[in-house]
Amino acid sequence: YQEQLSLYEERHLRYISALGKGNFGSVELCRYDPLGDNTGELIAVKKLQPNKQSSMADFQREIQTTSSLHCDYIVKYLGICYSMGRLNVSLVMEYLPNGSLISYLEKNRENVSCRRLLLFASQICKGMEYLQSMRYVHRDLAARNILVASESLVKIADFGLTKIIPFDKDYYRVTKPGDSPIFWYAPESITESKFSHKSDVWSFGIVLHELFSYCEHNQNPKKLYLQKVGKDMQIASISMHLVSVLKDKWRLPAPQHCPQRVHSMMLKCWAFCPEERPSFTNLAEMIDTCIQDDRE
Ligand SMILES: CC(C)(Nc1nc(-c2c[nH]c3ncc(Cl)cc23)ncc1F)C(=O)NCC(F)(F)F
Repeated sequence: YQEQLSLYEERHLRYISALGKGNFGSVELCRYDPLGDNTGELIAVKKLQPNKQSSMADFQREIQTTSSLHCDYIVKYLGICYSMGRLNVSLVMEYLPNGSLISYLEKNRENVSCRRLLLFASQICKGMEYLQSMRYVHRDLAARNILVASESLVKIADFGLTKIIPFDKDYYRVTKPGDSPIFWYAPESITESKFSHKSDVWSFGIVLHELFSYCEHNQNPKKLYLQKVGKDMQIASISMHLVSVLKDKWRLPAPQHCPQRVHSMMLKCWAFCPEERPSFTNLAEMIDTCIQDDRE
């Protein structure tokens, strides 16, 4: 059904600051202030940044995707804002003041317990379970694309690379792999540009590693992989070398102080063969069991 697109009038938008650059655009913090008295709500406004990779069609698809998602663990779509007549359109989303998971964990490391990390992992898992139920593959699941709503709630965001699995297949093949975050990619995504719910599960395993490393920059996946495969190569051979070490069963080491049962969950997500990886439903159960055990 066509989502009721709530319209934000550009003349009531007050620019406050730049939040960052996403896959296809830049996102700004604005206040929507129709009364003009600074009592309006803070919102995140994503504008299309036309470049070689992105196009209006991609952005329209991102708007369509984001507006179709209704889940507590996914950043809320609020509406759209036309500017320049109706030439330009912006995507309006809720603004989460605690920012991305990376900055939050770096800042609040000492008072985020293992149980809290497991709660965040469980919420991301449930958000991905919902996404799967809508036949979407995220394709860019990473801590940088998780937002912190509160000290006990995180949400998945940035659906710029999200694709719908065709009805007659269980994977999506990408034609033009842009600047791919290969260190979050499953092997089949690197070698065959194939993306599925199971490749999202691989990326979820990387997110688990980021969570239990508290997104520490010198423990980040890219750094750890580059140490293993060496840095003195052009990108093409790095990805082939990465796939070969993965084929030889090498995996990211457990982060410091990471419970064994969490590392074993990561290893399950990193099964070379997609079919052997757990589903997000299985993972949510495993994580909730870990949370229960932690209570005993
Ligand atoms: C490109 C952008 C802007 N980057 C950032 N957003 C926010 C940020 C902070 N609060 C936010 N509330 C809503 C939104 Cl869409 C973004 C933010 N904070 C820091 C960022 F680098 C973003 O979209 N990142 C993906 C996300 F973090 F959202 F998953």
